[in-house]
Amino acid sequence: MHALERRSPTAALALQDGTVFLGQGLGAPGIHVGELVFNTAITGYQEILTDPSYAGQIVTFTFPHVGNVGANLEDFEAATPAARGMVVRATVTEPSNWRASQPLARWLEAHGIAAICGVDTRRITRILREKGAQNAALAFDPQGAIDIEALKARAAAHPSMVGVDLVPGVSCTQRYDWHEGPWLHGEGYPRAGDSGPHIVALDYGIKRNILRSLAATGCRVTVVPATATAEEVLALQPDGVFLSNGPGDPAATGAYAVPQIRKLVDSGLPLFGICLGHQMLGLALGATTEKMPFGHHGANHPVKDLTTGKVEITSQNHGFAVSEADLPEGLEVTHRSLFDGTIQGIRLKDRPVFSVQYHPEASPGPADSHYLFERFMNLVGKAKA
Ligand SMILES: NC(=O)CC[C@H](N)C(=O)O
Repeated sequence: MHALERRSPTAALALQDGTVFLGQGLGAPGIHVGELVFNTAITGYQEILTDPSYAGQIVTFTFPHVGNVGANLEDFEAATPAARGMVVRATVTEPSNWRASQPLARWLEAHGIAAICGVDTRRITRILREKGAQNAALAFDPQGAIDIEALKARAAAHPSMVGVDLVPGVSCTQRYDWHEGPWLHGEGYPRAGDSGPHIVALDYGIKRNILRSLAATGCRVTVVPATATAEEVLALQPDGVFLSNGPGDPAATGAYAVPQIRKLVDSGLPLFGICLGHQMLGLALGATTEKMPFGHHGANHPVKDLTTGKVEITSQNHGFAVSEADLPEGLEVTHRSLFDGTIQGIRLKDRPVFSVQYHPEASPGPADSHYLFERFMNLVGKAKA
């Protein structure tokens, strides 16, 4: 068979603006609707698909060859993948990697995710960049029976991400302790987090590599549900509190979490937030958040630490941001994106409280920003002394 021979499509992707892409489907048959985003990372698709912050979203990878290393039993950022779909350029091949436990197609199917391949991902990315966030409906039918008009209608009718709280679907429901450090070649995930200061992490959809990075700095980590009150957190006698990443609109989640975060700030304990945790900390301090045109999703975004003048290459995944308008007195902007100047980090001038919009735990991404976990532990150490 000639490599360029056209096969009849088994999948379609309809955008809210009416654009339709036809390709080959894999994974779970059916119709999957969500907000379409593009991610520029070259590696780490399994970590991306299992990052709970992608709940309610379909991810287009701008890197053309995705899926070639299959799926493995280790690269999970949460037990269940949260993303609804995946869009890739090249046909997904059989896996070629010593860690692979199954082909990506079977892994996607087992987790109820659909993918479409063989589509022009550069064109999709240009549409998202020019028109901003788009909802999309992805249909996969192995027989190719897809009603395109109905699919377009599904995409057009899907509600915007603004005002949507997706945290209850991904947060843990019970408290647990974390005892795993970052992955080591030949060892996997070593045991960690048995001693040291006690950190309580609020789980709004926490990535495992954040917990591993915290444990690796030499602290004990207890994870509590997103609905935990400040009183419940303080009863665990933490030396520091961590606010996690997570999906959806921070202003919607803020309805229950922000007042609790405000009380935790007032307790005087060291506080560190990442991504959604950063946005909600901003809200708790009196700032506002807003939807970005198409957000930041990738593993190569330059950010400047204004406190040291250093530039770090960061991992990013967000569609909302702390707004420039109405920044309260006492809040200092510590980091900015060198792509668009948006706020990437804040701190309180008079308290051990800070947060970043990006992902120092990477997974996937560069390790430039790991120093932030040390910065947090230094604050915890000082507060204890
Ligand atoms: N990674 C995250 O925590 C994302 C935060 C938020 N859901 C956003 O899209 O901006």
